[in-house]
Amino acid sequence: MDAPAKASGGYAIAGGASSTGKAPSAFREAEKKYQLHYDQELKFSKGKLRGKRGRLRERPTDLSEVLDFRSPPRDGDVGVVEVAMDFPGNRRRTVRSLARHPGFYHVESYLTCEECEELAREILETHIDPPASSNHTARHGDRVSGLWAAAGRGDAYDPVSGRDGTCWSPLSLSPSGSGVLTARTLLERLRWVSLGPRYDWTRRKYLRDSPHRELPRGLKAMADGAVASLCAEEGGATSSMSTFGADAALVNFYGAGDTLGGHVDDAEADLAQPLVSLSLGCDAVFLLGGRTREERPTAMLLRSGDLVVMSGDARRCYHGLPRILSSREPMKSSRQGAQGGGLSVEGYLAGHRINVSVRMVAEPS
Ligand SMILES: O=C(O)CCC(=O)C(=O)O
Ligand SMILES: [Fe+2]
Repeated sequence: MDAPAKASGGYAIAGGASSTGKAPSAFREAEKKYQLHYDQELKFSKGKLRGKRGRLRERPTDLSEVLDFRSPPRDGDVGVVEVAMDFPGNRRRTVRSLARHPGFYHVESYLTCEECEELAREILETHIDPPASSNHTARHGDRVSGLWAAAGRGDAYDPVSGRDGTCWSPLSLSPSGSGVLTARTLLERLRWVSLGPRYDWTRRKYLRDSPHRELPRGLKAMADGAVASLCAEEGGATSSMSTFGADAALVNFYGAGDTLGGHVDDAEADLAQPLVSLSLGCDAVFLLGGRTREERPTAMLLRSGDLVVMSGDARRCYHGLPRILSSREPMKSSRQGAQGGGLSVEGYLAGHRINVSVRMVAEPS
């Protein structure tokens, strides 16, 4: 998998229109269709184009072909099958599978709004910190601890004399000027956190012997429980999911304009084991394709609390996230991020999406 791409950062979205002159793949075409684009307004005066550049305007996106499981299924070749199922904790939920994508399941509102906020709070207040690894610990080391609290206090990044062994100092103690890196900015730039064995993005493998934060028990219970229920529905012991035991998760953080390029998760030891993916915060357009980028993907809407399971054939298929549907403009939100002001989990979720994708990294015993 490629690291998620930050709208304002230096990552490139994977699978881009090739420099080899080949036509872009069907997956790439779909990514381009749903990505956030800006058009520069041109300024004319007396019929002449003036040099001064106008405002950037968000280009409208046609979402009419995005599958929304809450509306009656659109016609097409996707083949939505709907069943009501019981999950642990007295959860009776609607599960959709798609004839076009065997092994894919969508569980609508698996978590309630309150549960989403509670989980997001745990993630932001605790799970993102060392010994978990993140894009920040990879770059700045394990002193990047207590990021959420530091962002709430309005602290500045101070790797030399930060308080209590961390890299945070009150902003008032930092040299003034525009070059100060704040905890708010780092929170805005948080992209991924690895729970359970660390995922090495460069070598594309899990580092079993490095220090890490164990997969939190609540996340393990949620993923194991959801998979056990789907497995029973599929026929119990004969299902490919019957030996699943979650032991790791990648948590991705998206602001408006951020994307995750098309990829197949293939670093896990046993690809017969499913991926369990939970969405928190902003709605998003998710693309599920086939075994190659040439197959046209299905675009679907994922909302906060929705759970997706990719098992069987779908486990080996391309997928990605070209669009977060946030009402906040990315440029505005990163500027707000650098300025201070109120910080709440509810507010964070209103402008961001968190995805927790729980998996089994070990070989089944
Ligand atoms: O954000 C998502 O919904 C997808 C995440 C994903 O594909 C991954 O973490 O491997
Ligand atoms: Fe993935």
